[in-house]
Amino acid sequence: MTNSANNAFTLDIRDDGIGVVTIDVPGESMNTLKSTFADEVADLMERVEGDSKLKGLVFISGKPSSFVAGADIRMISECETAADAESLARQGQALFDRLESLKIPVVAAIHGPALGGGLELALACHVRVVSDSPKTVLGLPEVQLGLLPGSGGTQRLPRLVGVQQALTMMLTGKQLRPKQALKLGLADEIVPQSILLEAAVKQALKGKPKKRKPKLNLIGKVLEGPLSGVLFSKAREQAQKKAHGNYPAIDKIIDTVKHGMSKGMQAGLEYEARCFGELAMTEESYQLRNIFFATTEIKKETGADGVKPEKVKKAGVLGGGLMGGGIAHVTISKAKVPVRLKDINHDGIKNALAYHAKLLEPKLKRKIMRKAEVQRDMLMLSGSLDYSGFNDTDIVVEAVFEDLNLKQQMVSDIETHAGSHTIFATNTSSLPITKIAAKAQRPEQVIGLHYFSPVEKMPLAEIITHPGTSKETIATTVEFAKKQGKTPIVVKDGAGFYVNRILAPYMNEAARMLLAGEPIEALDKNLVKFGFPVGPITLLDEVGIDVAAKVAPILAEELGERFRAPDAFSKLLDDGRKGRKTKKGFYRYDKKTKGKQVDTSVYGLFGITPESKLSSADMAERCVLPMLNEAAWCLQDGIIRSARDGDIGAIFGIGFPPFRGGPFRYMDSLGVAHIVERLQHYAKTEGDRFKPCQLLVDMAAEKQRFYD
Ligand SMILES: C[C@H](O)CC(=O)SCCNC(=O)CCNC(=O)[C@H](O)C(C)(C)COP(=O)(O)OP(=O)(O)OC[C@H]1O[C@@H](n2cnc3c(N)ncnc32)[C@H](O)[C@@H]1OP(=O)(O)O
Repeated sequence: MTNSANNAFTLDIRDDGIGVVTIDVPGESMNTLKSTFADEVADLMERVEGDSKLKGLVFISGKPSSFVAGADIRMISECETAADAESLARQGQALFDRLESLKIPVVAAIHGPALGGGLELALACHVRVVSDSPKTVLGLPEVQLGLLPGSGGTQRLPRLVGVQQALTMMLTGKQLRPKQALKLGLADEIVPQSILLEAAVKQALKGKPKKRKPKLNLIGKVLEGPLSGVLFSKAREQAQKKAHGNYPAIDKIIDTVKHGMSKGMQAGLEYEARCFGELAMTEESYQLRNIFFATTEIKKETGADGVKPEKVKKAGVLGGGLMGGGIAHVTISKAKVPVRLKDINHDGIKNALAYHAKLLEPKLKRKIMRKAEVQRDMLMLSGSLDYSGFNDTDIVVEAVFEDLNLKQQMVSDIETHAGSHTIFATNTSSLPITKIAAKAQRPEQVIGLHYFSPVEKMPLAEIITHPGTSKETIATTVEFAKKQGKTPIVVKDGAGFYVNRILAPYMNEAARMLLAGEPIEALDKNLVKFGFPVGPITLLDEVGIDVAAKVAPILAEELGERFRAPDAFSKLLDDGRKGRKTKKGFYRYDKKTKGKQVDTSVYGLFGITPESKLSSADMAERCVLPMLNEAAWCLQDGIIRSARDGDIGAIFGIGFPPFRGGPFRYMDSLGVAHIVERLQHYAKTEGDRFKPCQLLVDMAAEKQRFYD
C-alpha cells in the first residue's frame, strides 16, 4: 500500500524503527471511524505485520484538536437491520483484536476528544499517552446514543480500570480529563501537546509493557471479586432509579460487562456485538441519534441566512440576581468575554461576584483550573452602580425583574450610555420583545435572549426576534449564545415564546388532575416514569407558584381560553405557598422532613381527599397531549422555525424525554392521526382546551409527518 492523500490512515516509518500512523479523515473536521476504511486498514496491518524491522507503532491524529470522535454515527444510522449493525461492531472488534495482538508495542498519542470507537481504538493499544490540553477528553458516550460500546470497549475498559469505574463511565457517558484518566490507569502518561508524538515514540521504544491489573483498593478488590454479583445488581438498581426502564442500553451494558467478566473476553465480545446490533435498531437509539444530528446542524447555523455575526469583545449585564450572575459567569468562563455588570445597589454586584466565585471554586478544587486562571476569570467581572464601563460593550443582557416600564427604560439607558452598535438583549421570560423595543431608537438592535435557570447548567437559549430585529443582531446574538455553551433556537415573539408556552398547558393539566383528587406523588411519579426529569407538581414548586400564577393570565389573554389556569393558584398564594423558595408549596421543605414528602395540608385547602383513579399511562397522556398540541400550534403560528427547533427546545429547555425525540418526533412515532384522535377524545370528556390545532387536523387528513 502506498500512502495516498485520500487515505484516512497514513503510515510513516521513522529512522528509529517506530511506525507512526496518522489518522486524518479527508474532508472532515473531525476523525470518525467508517467501515469503508476496511481495505486501507487491512493493507496497513499487513504492512505492519510483515515488517520485521518495525520496533513499535504510534497512532496519532492529523487533526489539530481531536483524536477520534468515535464510529461515524451516520454510518450506524444507515444500518437497516440488527445484523448490519452487529457486523459493523464485529469489524471494529476484529481490527482492534489484531492491533492488540501485535508483537510490537502499540501506543496511542491522544490530543483532543477520544470518544466511543476512538477510545476503543486507544484501549486496544498497549500504552496511552495523552496531552495535558483541556480539549483532551476520554469517554465512552455510546449510552447517550442509546447504544453500548461495540468495538471491545465493554470488555477492555473494565479489565483496565476495574468494573466499577468502567460501568460508571459507560452508564453515564462521562468524559474524563487527562488527570482523571491517569489516576484511573486509563492513561499512562500526560505530556504537553508539543511533545506528544516524541513522548509516544519514547514509550514505544521502551518495548511492550506487561498487562496491568486495575488499580483497586481493598473494598474494590472484594467488590470486583467475590462480591461482583452485588456490584452488578447495585449498578443496575442505581442506574434504573434515574432511567425508569426507559433506556434499554443500560441493562445491555451491565449484562455485557457481566457476561464478559464471567465467561471471558471472547464470549464478552460476541455478546457485545450482538447487543450493539439490537440496540442500534431500537426506537430509543434512533431518537437519541436524531438529537445528535439536530444539535450538530444547529451548531453550524447563524440564525440569519447569509449574515455573519459580529465579534463580541465585551458584554454588559444588567442585574446581579441569580440569572444575571449566571449569565455573567457563562460569558466569562465559556465565551471568555469580560463582563461589566450594573445593579442598583452594592448587594446586587456582590451577589453576582459571589456567585461567579462559587461556580469557579470547584474547578480549582478539582484542578480543572489553576489559581491564576481563577483569579483572571474573577477579574473579568467588574461591577458598578452606574453605566460607567458600558460604552465599549458589544452586547448588553438585561436580567432585571419583569416590569415593562423598567425594561423600556433600560433600553433607553443603553442607547444613551453604550455604543451605537451595542445590542440590547432581554432575558425576559414573559414580556413581549415587541413592547420592550417599542420606544427604542434602534429597535433593530433589540432582541430576546431567554436563558433557563440555573443558567450555568441549562443548555438551551431561546433567541426571540421581534419584527424589527435586524439579521446582524440575530446572527451576533446566536453566536454569542453558542460561545456561552448554549444550544440556541431562534423563535418569533409571542406570549410565552416557545418553551413556556408549551409548558403551561402541561402544568395546568397536572393541576386540574390534582384538583380532581389525583395524589401529588402519583402525578409526579408517573410523569417522571414517562421520562421527564421531574414531575409537574415538583416543577411548579421549583418555578414558583407565584410565577406560574402571574404568567397564566398573560398567556390566556393572548392565546385564548385553552390557557385558562385552574382556579387553584390564588388559594395557594393566600396560604403563603410560593413553592420551594419560601419553603412552602406542594412539598415540605422544613429541615426535619426526611426525603421528599408531600405537604398533605394542601389537599385541605381544596377540600379534597386524594385518591388515584387514573392509570399511570392515562395520567401521562393527559398531561403530555396539551403540550404536543401547543407545540404544533407554535409551528402553525410560526413561533418556531421548524419541528427540529421545537424538539430541541423542548428537550433542552424542559427535559422532554430525549429518548422520545421531542414533541414532534414523538407525534410522528405515534402517528399524527392518533394524536388528533386522542385530543378529540379528551376534548369531548374534558373540554375544548384539548381541541387539536388546525395543522394537526390537516396533517392527519393528509397522513403527513413532521419529518420525512
Ligand atoms: C462502535 C462504537 O462503540 C460506536 C461509537 O463510537 S458511537 C459514537 C460515539 N461518539 C460520540 O458519541 C461522540 C459524538 N461527537 C461529539 O460528541 C462531539 O462532536 C465532540 C464532543 C466530539 C466534538 O464537539 P464539537 O467540538 O462541538 O464539534 P461538533 O460540531 O459536534 O463536531 C464536528 C464535526 O464532527 C462530526 N462528528 C463528531 N463526532 C461524530 C461521530 N461520532 N459521527 C459522525 N460525525 C461526528 C460532527 O457531525 C461535525 O460535523 P460537521 O463538521 O459536518 O459539522
